[in-house]
Amino acid sequence: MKTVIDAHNIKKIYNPETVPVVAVNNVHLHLERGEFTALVGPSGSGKTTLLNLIGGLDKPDNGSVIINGVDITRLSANKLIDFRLHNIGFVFQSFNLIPVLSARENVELIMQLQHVKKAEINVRVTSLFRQIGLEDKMDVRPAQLSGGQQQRIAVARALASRPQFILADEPTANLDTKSADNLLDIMAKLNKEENMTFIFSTHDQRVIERARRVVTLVDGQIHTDSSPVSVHADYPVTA
Ligand SMILES: Nc1ncnc2c1ncn2[C@@H]1O[C@H](COP(=O)(O)OP(=O)(O)OP(=O)(O)O)[C@@H](O)[C@H]1O
Repeated sequence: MKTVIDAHNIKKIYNPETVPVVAVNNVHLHLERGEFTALVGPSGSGKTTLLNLIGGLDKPDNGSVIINGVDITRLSANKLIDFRLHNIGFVFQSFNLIPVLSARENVELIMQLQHVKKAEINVRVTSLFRQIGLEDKMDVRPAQLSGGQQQRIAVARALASRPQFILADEPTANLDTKSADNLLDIMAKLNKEENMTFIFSTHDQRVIERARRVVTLVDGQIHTDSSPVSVHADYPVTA
């Protein structure tokens, strides 16, 4: 097995000078390639903060985050931007597509930033839209798409960069049940068929049930790290 994420003893304190909030408290988290892991816990338990630290969107006050063998906490701001571009795919609760670009252009943009050749971009875009089942929506702008369709485009965009892993913060929070199921089907298929590694935060019990590993945070610390069955038994997940 190949280690993709190795977060070691990470800590994040907001407002250290005024009213300190310890959002993530000495967390160790290790993910192998091909994992399909849900991060759960009550509101304010530190899920978004932990994902932001793992994704290099924020820096820990202590500890290291090693992605594919690189300690990203030691990279300069510019190197970190470049590292994220090539190694980490992001999916956010609010989709974050660029409204003035078509669905296709949203997916192409990241490959253009990576200087992928035009012919290769075309091949990848066609394949990605087939994978998310939206070949007929390539030239449509985000506003003309449903939330579920927008989130599938966001998954295609995350995949387009050929990342080490995809990090999704509450990807189904703004989706109806059917769209959430559909998104999970696509993520699970990518995980199974392409061994793509996913870590996603969620409050949604049905999403939790589809994870193969569930990590529960309470007060910024890992409370349980187990299969969904034992988590159901000792931790009632609430929205
Ligand atoms: N920018 C910030 N400045 C100060 N405190 C913050 C900031 N962001 C988060 N916090 C605090 O850090 C703690 C963890 O927040 P975080 O958003 O990581 O939790 P969460 O588990 O993702 O919550 P939710 O499920 O509601 O999204 C909370 O106490 C929160 O109030």
